[in-house]
Amino acid sequence: MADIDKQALRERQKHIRNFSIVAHIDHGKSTLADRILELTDTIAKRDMQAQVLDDMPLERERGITIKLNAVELHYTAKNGETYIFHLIDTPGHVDFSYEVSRSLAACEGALLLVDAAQGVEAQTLANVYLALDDDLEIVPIINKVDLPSAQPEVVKEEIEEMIGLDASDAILTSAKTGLGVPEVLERIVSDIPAPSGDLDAPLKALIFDSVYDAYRGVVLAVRIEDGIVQVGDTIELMSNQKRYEVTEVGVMSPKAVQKDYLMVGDVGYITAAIKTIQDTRVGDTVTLADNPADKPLDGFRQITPMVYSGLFPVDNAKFNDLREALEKLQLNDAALEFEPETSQALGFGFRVGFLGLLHMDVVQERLERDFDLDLIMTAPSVDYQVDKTDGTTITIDNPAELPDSSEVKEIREPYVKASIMVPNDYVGPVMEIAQRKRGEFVTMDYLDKYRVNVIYNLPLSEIIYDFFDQLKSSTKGYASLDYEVTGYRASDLVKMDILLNGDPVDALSTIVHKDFAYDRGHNIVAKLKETIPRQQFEVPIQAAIGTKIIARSTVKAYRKNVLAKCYGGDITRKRKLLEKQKAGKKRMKAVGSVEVPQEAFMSILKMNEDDSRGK
Ligand SMILES: Nc1nc2c(ncn2[C@@H]2O[C@H](COP(=O)(O)OP(=O)(O)OP(=O)(O)O)[C@@H](O)[C@H]2O)c(=O)[nH]1
Repeated sequence: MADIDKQALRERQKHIRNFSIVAHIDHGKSTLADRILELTDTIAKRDMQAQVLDDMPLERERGITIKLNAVELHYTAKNGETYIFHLIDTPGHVDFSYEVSRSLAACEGALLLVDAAQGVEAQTLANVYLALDDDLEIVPIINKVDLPSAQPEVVKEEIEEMIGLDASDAILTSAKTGLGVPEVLERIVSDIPAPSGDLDAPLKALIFDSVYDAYRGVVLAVRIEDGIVQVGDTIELMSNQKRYEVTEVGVMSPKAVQKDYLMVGDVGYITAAIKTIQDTRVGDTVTLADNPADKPLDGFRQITPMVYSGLFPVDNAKFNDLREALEKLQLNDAALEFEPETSQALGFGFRVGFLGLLHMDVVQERLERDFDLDLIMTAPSVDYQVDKTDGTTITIDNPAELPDSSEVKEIREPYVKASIMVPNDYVGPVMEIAQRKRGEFVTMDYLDKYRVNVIYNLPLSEIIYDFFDQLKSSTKGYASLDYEVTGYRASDLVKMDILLNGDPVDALSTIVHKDFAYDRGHNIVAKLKETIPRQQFEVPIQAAIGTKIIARSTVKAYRKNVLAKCYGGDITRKRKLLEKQKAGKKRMKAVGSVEVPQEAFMSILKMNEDDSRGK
């Protein structure tokens, strides 16, 4: 380190600003980021393809950012000095709230961007609360002031009332025309503090993201909290003590630019021939093997799957393709877990663990779109601990595996501590939903005049169904939800089987609370009746607990043969009809003698409020 001028580095540290943009979808985050990149000459106008920060096509479509990204920009301020900005992007959904919290932990400030016509919306609040928790300096910006429907003054009041933030000096911008953006840059310099870490302390770097690269291995996105790291150093990941030699360090600007070192306050990347992303957990601390930090950074949480679902190829011959596709996705997704599963009804497939329902949707969509697989996915489940009468305890994440009730002594399900933050007008509806979902009220804190944090203990299985949707719809979208598994509790749970044509279909089994079994049984049977098309014969649908049938319905047989109409007639029409039928069957799976469409396996998720209410 002798050749490094420490005084110059300390001077440099004072000129670093690390921030992210907190905004609701569509309020203009990517457009503003683009303007900032343009104004700082990070990217020439003519090179601007689409927006740079979201580089996955799926993200554009879903309107969320799944993988994190950080760019370094250089800005010469009006005071004549040049500053180093690191703009860190954050994903925007409850499944990824831990990743968001780690990205925000890498920043000293956040730009709060609110659409001048739409005002403050739910997801904005969730992330603003995370930012406030991390003590970030927040710079309010009201965007899209060029719109005729813009009401910046009203939005200012909203920011003050709903977030409790002084918005009198909010910057008015149009990311579209560029109006106000120069002021944003100046305010980043003046309002957001420089990073405060210690250059001379042992290395402490926060991993806030990681991606797999076929040539370089895992690329760690890091924020250096203390010290310095250079090529050739041996780093240690503090959660698992794994050691690696650093092969490259650098920053994204927006393409990767190699550097000699990363120092305190820097946000950049490290590569060290790390083979699996599973070793590099977000929130972990990187230190130096020969001069380690005495303790890791706060806030590390080992993230594990919470929701499990069976994934089966419609065409059984595609099993190996599905395995390869999952392996590829896993390279870049530390939270994805899977193992082979066999279902009597659906054949060979995989039991896959996800962070939550959105994560599940994203994985399913990638498999279908990027890997061209047709899949049947079973209803999501949590994992259960089962004490058997023979004294053993097993963990199951698949309802079909629950032993016969005569062998079961106790079933425990995961419980979460859920924090629901809402403007105080909505506390009533929130409590009503939580209560209905077997919630146990813990406490309620007024965060300030306008915001309440309501805390409930809730069974995770109730959350993964439609809790979030219900919460959103009954609070006009303003509620934010964060949850953490706190442990397992014994509950009065039973397995509900579904029989089609008299045969139980393992992939449709669910575990339900006894009080809800009857209603859910009726509901699922009704939903199945709607989704299963008529066949050549009558199909009875039954819901059963053990040998007891609790609900039943019947899909009637076809009245007419589709082809009957074209009897002796036009052969092209006949072929067209057959082709149409074939396409419709694409996502059907023959279960015994019954053709079952994909939606049927998700019927349990389609409960409406009243159906899931215990009577
Ligand atoms: N009129 C007007 N439109 C804007 C402005 N800023 C962004 N937009 C438009 O608003 C839409 C959403 O902008 P984005 O920048 O993609 O929003 P985002 O917040 O990044 O959205 P996601 O990437 O989907 O999260 C786009 O059609 C933009 O062109 C603005 O200042 N004025």
